[in-house]
Amino acid sequence: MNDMRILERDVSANTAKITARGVQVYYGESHALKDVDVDILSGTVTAFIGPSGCGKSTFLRCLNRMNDTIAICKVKGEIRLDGADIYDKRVDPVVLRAKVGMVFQKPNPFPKSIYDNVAYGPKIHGLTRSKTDLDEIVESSLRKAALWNEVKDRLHAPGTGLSGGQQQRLCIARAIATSPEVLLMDEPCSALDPIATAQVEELIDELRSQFSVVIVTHSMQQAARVSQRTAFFHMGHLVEYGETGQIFTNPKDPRTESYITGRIG
Ligand SMILES: Nc1ncnc2c1ncn2[C@@H]1O[C@H](COP(=O)(O)OP(=O)(O)OP(=O)(O)O)[C@@H](O)[C@H]1O
Repeated sequence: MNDMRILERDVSANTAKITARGVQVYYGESHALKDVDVDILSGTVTAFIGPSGCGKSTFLRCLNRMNDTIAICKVKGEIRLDGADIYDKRVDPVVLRAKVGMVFQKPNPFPKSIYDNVAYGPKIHGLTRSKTDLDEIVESSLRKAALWNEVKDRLHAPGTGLSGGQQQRLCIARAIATSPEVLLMDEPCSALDPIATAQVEELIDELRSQFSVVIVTHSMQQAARVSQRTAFFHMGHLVEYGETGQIFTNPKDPRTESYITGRIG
């Protein structure tokens, strides 16, 4: 792990943005997540790591109710955003997902122009009163996603015509256009080359000043580079959660140690 630049920034003063207690997830009869308790801090990048099938993406999807879209999936327990139960019957999942945005593994821009990809969310959520407002949101979201300079002269070209790395930054711009409070990223760099990966990682670090970011990653180097907190999942259990430097240099649980030293995975 010598090549990893472990960020030792103090995030201990940050407050809990999301609290999860006793979260269980079932796909039909299969018990995929077992009794997960975690506090996701504000202003912090939290990495979810662990071997394939351990439940990282399942738990990530619990945080903005994306699992609601899977018919056989049942979520039990409690997840609160700023103290409010996100599974309360009165919560509209579409509104929740504007507050807790998501970026997926494969860049998935809509078959629309670059401008319309970013404008879509603010339009459907009625966040703008005029075309000028919308133009401003599109520009500022593309700037925050570090894409503005590359696309400002072709905003009406199709989003699908961009390179993979640009498409992923477009998806990040689209997710942040609704001013979310939390950004969930499910292996956002897995389809990107090293240069695009570095750009997205740099962006993640900048974004955490405005959002809590939660990232699922298979790359321990990436977790160490971008996150301040790391959660290690194994066979549906959240085995260990703590400050990233501690998890990678001084894990408490032998399963975490085996994973980070490459003995399980
Ligand atoms: N839509 C689904 N229907 C049924 N079972 C599912 C579904 N999605 C995930 N699972 C199961 O839930 C468990 C956890 O899967 P999940 O995708 O959350 O793991 P993961 O840690 O994100 O894996 P990976 O790193 O391979 O993406 C696995 O056993 C998986 O087969």
